[in-house]
Amino acid sequence: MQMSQAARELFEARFDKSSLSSFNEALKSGVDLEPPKLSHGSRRFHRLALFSGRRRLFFFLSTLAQIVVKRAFATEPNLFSLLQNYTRSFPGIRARISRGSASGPITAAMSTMCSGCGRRMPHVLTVAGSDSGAGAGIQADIKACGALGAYCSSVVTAVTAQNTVGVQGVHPIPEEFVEEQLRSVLEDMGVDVVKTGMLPSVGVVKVLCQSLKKFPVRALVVDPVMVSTSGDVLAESSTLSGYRDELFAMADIVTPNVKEASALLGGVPLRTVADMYSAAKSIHNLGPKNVLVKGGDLPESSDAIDIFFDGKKYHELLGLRVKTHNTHGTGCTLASCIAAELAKGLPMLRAVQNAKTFVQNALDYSKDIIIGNGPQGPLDHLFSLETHSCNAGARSFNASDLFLYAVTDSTMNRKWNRSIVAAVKASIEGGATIIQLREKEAETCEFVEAATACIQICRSSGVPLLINDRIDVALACDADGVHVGQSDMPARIARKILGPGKIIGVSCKTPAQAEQAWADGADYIGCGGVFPTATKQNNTTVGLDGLKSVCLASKLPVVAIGGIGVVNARSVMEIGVPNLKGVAVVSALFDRECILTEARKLRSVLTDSVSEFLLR
Ligand SMILES: Nc1ncnc2c1ncn2[C@@H]1O[C@H](COP(=O)(O)OP(=O)(O)OP(=O)(O)O)[C@@H](O)[C@H]1O
Ligand SMILES: Cc1ncc(CO)c(N)n1
Repeated sequence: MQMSQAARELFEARFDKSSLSSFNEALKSGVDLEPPKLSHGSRRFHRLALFSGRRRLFFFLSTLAQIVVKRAFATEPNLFSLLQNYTRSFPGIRARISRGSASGPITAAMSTMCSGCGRRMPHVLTVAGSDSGAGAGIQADIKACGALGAYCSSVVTAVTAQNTVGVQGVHPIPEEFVEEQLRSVLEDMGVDVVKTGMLPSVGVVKVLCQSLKKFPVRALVVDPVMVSTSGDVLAESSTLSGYRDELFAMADIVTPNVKEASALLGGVPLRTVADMYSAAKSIHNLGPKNVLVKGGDLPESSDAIDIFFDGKKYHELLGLRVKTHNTHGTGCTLASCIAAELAKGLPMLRAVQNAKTFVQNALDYSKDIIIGNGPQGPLDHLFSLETHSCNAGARSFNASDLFLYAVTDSTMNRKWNRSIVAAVKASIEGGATIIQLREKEAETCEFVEAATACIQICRSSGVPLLINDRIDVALACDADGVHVGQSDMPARIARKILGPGKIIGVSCKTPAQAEQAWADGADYIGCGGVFPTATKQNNTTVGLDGLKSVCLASKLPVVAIGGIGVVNARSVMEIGVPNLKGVAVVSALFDRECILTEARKLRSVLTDSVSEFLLR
C-alpha cells in the first residue's frame, strides 16, 4: 500500500528545521535512521553539502541524484544510507543537508524518519497465531524477521497447543482484543509492513481490514494460512470469503501453498507446475498486486518450485529440495522474510527471492537437528547467528584491508626469478593492504615454509595474509585466513575447521553465491573475473555490470578481481557501490619487472579515483 497523500503532506510539513538537525546529527554521529527516500515531484528542494576538513563542497540534491543515477546507484533508492556509507567509508568527510528555496524535481522526503534522533529499524508487524512448539506462527515470524535484521511486533489472533506431532488445541482470541492489540501497535510503533498468518475467523479478517484502513502501512503480506503442515485446520472455511472479498484487494502479495491456492479457488486440483501457473493468475484476479504460489507440498516434485506472478510476468523460482523432516513453519518463515525484506526497502521480486534463499539455507542448515518426536520438526531460524557469532571473537576483519589486494602467482615469480617472500615484501612496500598466497603448483612442504616466512613479514607490517584454497597450509603457518573458490572447500566447512578467528573470502560471480557466502559465515567476497585475464583462462567474465549487481546484492564487502591493473582500476572503482572496497591484482603486480613501482602506481590510481568520486 502507498502512503496516502494526506500522510505524505503531513510528513513533508514536518520536514522542518528540527528534523533537518536530527538528520544532520544522525549523519554526524553515524547512527542509523530509517533512510529518507528520494521522492519525485516535490516543490521544495534541499541542499546537500559535503565537508572535507574545512573545505565545503556544495551539491544540490537534484545534482546528487543525477550522479546517483549516472553512477549506477539507480537501484539504491536510499540517499540517506548512501550518504552514511560514504561518510563512514571516508572518515573526514562530513555531510549536511539544509533547506533550499528554489523549486527542484527531487527532494529527500523525510517520510520515514522518526521525529527524534536515533536508530530506526525496519519494522514488521505479524498478525498471526501462537505456535507453542515455536516452529511456525508468531514465534517463527519473530525469529525470521530478527534473523534478517527487522524488528517484529506481534498481534496474537489465536493460541495453539502444537508440537511436532500436530495441533492439539486452538484457542482464538476475541475479535475485540485482536483489534485492541492492532491499535496499540499500529498507532504508536511506526510499522512498515504487516504480515498476516493464522486469521482464525472472518471476523478477525474484517477487524484487520478496518485497522489497516485507519493506520495505513507501506506493504501488506498475506499468508492465507488454512491448515497446518500436520493437516490440522487453523481457520474457519468462512475466512476464505473474508480473504477474497476484502483483504486480498489490500495485499501487496499473497502467498498460498498449493492446498490453500486450491481452497481459495473453490477446490480446483493443483497437481503440476502448470496448475500452479494458472492458480497464480486466478488468485491475482482476486485483487492482490502479486501472488506467490508455493510448491513445497507439490506432489512428485523433486525441486521446491514456487510461481511468482505480478499481474504481467511469471517467474518460476527454483530451489533444490532439501531432504529433511524439519519443514514445519516454512510458509510462515517465507512470508515473514518477504515482509522483512520489503520493510528494508527491497523491491517485491528481490524480497521474494531473498526470502526463498533464506528458507532454503535455513532448511539446509537445520536438516539434521532433532527437536521433538513427531514427523515434522522445526527449523533453526537463527542459524546465521551461529555462523556469525563465530566471527564475534575473530581478529576483527577490516573491510578497508581489501583496498589493494595482492594475489601471488608462482609461475610469474619463476618467470621473473624471484621468491614468494621477495614478491610479498615488495608489494607491501608499494602499498598492498592484504596478501593472498596462490601457489597452485608448489610442493606442500615448500609452500608451508614460504608461507611461514611471509607471515612474519606481513605481521610486522600489519598486513593480513591469506592462503588460497589450502586450509591445511593456512593452519600450518597460522595465516590470517583463507580464500576459497566455488569448487574448493565450502566456506561453511572452512569456518568450522578454522574457527572464529580467521578471515574467510569466497569467489562469487552471482548474487546467489554472494548470499550463500554470507550465510556460510564468510568475511568478504571476491567478484570476477571483471575483465578477461591470462591468469585464469576459460574463466567467464562478469564485466562491470555483473560486478555491480553482485555488489548491490552482497551483504559482505567486495573486492573486484580479474584483469585489473593501472589502466582500468579507476573504471572499476567508479561503479561507486559503497561495499566495493578495492581491487585484487595478480599480473598487474607480479608479472612486472618492478613490483614496488607497480604497487605504488596502482595505489595512487585507487586513491585518486575514490577521492575524485567524492569531489564530483
Ligand atoms: N524440502 C524443501 N526444500 C527446499 N525448499 C522447500 C522445502 N519445502 C518447502 N520449501 C520452500 O519453502 C517455502 C514454503 O513453502 P511451503 O509450500 O512449505 O509452505 P507452507 O506449506 O505454507 O509451509 P508451512 O505450512 O509448513 O508453514 C517455499 O519457498 C518452498 O518452495
Ligand atoms: C499458529 C500457526 N500458524 C501457522 C501455521 C502453519 O504452518 C501453524 N502450524 N501454526
